[in-house]
Amino acid sequence: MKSRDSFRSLSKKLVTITVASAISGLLIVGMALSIIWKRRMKSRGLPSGMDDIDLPLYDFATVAVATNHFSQTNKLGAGGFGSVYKGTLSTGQEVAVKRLSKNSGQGPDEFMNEVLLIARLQHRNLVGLVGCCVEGEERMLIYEYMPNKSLDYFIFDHDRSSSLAWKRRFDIVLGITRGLLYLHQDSKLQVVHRDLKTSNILLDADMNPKISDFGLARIFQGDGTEAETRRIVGTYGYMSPEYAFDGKFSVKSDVFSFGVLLLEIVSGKRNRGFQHPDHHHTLLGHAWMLWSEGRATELIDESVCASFVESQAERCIQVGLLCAQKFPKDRPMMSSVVFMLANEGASLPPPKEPGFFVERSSGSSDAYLVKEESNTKNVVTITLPKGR
Ligand SMILES: Nc1ncnc2c1ncn2[C@@H]1O[C@H](COP(=O)(O)OP(=O)(O)OP(=O)(O)O)[C@@H](O)[C@H]1O
Repeated sequence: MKSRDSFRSLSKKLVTITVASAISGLLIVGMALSIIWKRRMKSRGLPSGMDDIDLPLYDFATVAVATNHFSQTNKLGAGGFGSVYKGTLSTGQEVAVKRLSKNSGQGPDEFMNEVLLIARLQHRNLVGLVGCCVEGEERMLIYEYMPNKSLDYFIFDHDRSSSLAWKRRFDIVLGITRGLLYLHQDSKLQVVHRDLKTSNILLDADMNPKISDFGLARIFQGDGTEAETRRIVGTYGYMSPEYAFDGKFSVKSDVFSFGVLLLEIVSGKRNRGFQHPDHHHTLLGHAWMLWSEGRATELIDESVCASFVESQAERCIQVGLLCAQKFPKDRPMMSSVVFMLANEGASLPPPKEPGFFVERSSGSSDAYLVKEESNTKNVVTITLPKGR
């Protein structure tokens, strides 16, 4: 009996020793990796504090292999900040690599500081940052890959829009509001997106919306501090009047863009380039006119005519119009937007006239815009005159 007991206690001791040594082994490996990581960061002259963030730093060669050397077949598209490539990491994880244009005007420190801010933002309705790459002049952001492309791919296409029935659209709207609320109020930082639009809403495998490009407008700041406040990066059709004309931005300028986005989702029509046989209003002007005449439901996309819930769709239109009002002070905060959309019983105020009621004719010049650099995607960088 005694010998069996001592055998049991001996084997217990052995198990304890084995588990303890396994744990300490893991700890040692972890510490060694952390030291290697810190040394690597130091050798690249990156800012201190980075070691607190769990964001992998990839070297150029690894990203090149993952994207098949940035081949055309891997290219997902190009935007205002550079090209995006599909990649597969050695772990098998699929990623989207955003290779920023060389003229970002930022040193590695500034870039990393901005990336660290983005890395701190984590929400199920924001596209997750998997890592980054900073080497020589290369600046790359590595995101989770979103297999269902972006919202514009569905809602503005005659055939594909029918696959987005009303419930799915409404869920997408709610997801976007939650992501934006997080950026504006709920995260530790207050982030103004500055380029919210349908092509920046990506869709995951289950069609959940993920806001992308948040923080990129901050990263891509041009080359001088003076220009920073006067350089406006945005997209026609979504920019609020105060941002487009005076370079003033706040959470309320994002709310304006969200209003446009909401009306586009409900109507299946683009604000920019909207045409109607009877008038020259933008989609915003058209929606406001219909709402004022009690005909708001005429705005609803015919692709959802069999599936929409009238009270929800009308509520979306009214909230969209409240968000797109001309003056920032009249627009609701995102917390109110979430409340108004989620509560059927909440009474909504009547919206005032929206900003950009009438389409600017394409050839017209605007006294405020002295320099306008367009690229392929209607993204504009405007430099306002000094003294504005
Ligand atoms: N994480 C991602 N997963 C899958 N595709 C992506 C991802 N990020 C971007 N893309 C795709 O890459 C293309 C370019 O995206 P990018 O965000 O650079 O430009 P954009 O949103 O079209 O234009 P802009 O620069 O005006 O915002 C788009 O077709 C987009 O759908």
